[in-house]
Amino acid sequence: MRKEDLNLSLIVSCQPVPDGAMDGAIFVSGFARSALAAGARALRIESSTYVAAVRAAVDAPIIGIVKRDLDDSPVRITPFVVDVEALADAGADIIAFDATDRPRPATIEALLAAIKARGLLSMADCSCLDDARRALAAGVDFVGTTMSGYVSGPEPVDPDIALIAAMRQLTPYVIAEGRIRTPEQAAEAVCAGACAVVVGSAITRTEHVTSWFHDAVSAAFSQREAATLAIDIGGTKTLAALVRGTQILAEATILTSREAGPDAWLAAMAEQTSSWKGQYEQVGIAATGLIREGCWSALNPATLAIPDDYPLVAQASKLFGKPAFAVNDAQAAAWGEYRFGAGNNEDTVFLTISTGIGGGVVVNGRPLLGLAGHFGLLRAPTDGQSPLEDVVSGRWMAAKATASGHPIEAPEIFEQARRGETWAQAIIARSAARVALLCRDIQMMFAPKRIVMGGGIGLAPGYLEAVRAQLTELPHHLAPHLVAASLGPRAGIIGASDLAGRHR
Ligand SMILES: CC(=O)N[C@H](C=O)[C@@H](O)[C@H](O)[C@H](O)COP(=O)(O)O
Repeated sequence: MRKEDLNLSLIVSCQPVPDGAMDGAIFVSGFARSALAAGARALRIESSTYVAAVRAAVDAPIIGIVKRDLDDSPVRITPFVVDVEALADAGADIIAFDATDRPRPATIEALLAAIKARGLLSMADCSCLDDARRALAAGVDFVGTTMSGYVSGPEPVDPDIALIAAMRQLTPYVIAEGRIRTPEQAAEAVCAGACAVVVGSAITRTEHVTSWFHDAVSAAFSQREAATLAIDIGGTKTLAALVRGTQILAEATILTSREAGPDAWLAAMAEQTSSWKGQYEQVGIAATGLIREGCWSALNPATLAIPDDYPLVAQASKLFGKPAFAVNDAQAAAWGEYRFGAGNNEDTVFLTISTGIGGGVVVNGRPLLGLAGHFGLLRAPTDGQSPLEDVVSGRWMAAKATASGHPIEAPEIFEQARRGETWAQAIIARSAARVALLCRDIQMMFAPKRIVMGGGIGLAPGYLEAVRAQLTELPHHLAPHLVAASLGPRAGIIGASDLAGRHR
């Protein structure tokens, strides 16, 4: 074989991670055959055993090496003349050896003499231009950049393209090798003058390649899951939390000073959370009322008197110095339950039944925003005039109880019903019947996989069952699947935080 006749072009180094899962003749031969089938012209194989195994399977040129860890020399690649002999016996065409200027058991001249005596070609694995000069002077056929970056200091990340170009000034027989991980780098090596390019880890060290992807994916996840300042502005109190994923890292609650207005509410939050500054990358706001294109308006001024079209997102971004996203509180909770709670990442309609009624819809992996899901404002089936929440909610229950001579709040009504009070049971049953009708209509409109029920009334013992009981008559394919919310009062915070991360 004459070096002038060889067109090595792409050489694949098949050296599995020692003692790794792919360390075996069957894998090495498999990698070698796949590489040749896909266009590689030659192989670089470690150990006489693997050279023999691959020789039996392919005709392509093989560069053989033996790797050893010696106590008295840092030279690892083919340090002994007996290694040359074993590789030649196994069927190598080219024998590569460490050509660095370090203490070594056999001289470069001795190794070269043994290689030539067997009629084979030689490759000097160099760390620098001087190594190449000496090896060429001794009569080596090819010089490689193999050892660049591996004789001192930390291992570089990129291939040594400059060394390829410098070696090319000495000889046309330069083989680029070491840390060539992408097709672009391989092409760059050719442009720098290499007659052939060796690619190893990027093709045949599955463990290494997987760890590169793993590191990149992990870093992207940490970036994506950077903490969020989440704020849930309600009619009576505002909850703020530092959230990562579903994890609440810190939390603070302040009463919403109803008369103060949105500037003051935000300022109070900024003051309350000032010690968290620097710990979050974005702000997610869940708020009662209507939010459209970052602007906030009241739908029911009795809950919170928000001026029309208050620029909530713009103000929050300015105040907290981070990108902000805002969404209605029930829509935020719907998203939280969909992603991390009872919605199970399938089409979900969330209903919160408490002092009022709120809701949110998630279809095809997207939350419906703006006005969508404000089910409490649908017309009541009773008179077609009042909002539905006025004939269903905790407020309505308490008013009914008072009218029947029992001036108590909703939780107490549930307690009385449990004790067998028929008047209390009747109030709950009427509310539940109206919510059942709503669920039936929701099923017709969105056909969600689940309707997730939350809120103080929705989750009160027996209420969900009472709603379900009203739906048993429906044919199977029309019946909604009702489930209890699972994230509790923090669903809004968690949902707003996740949505803020997605809208950055
Ligand atoms: C320095 C040393 O011992 N290099 C060895 C030489 O055979 C191998 O470990 C490398 O995998 C080979 O050079 C190919 O390089 P890369 O796997 O970076 O494509």
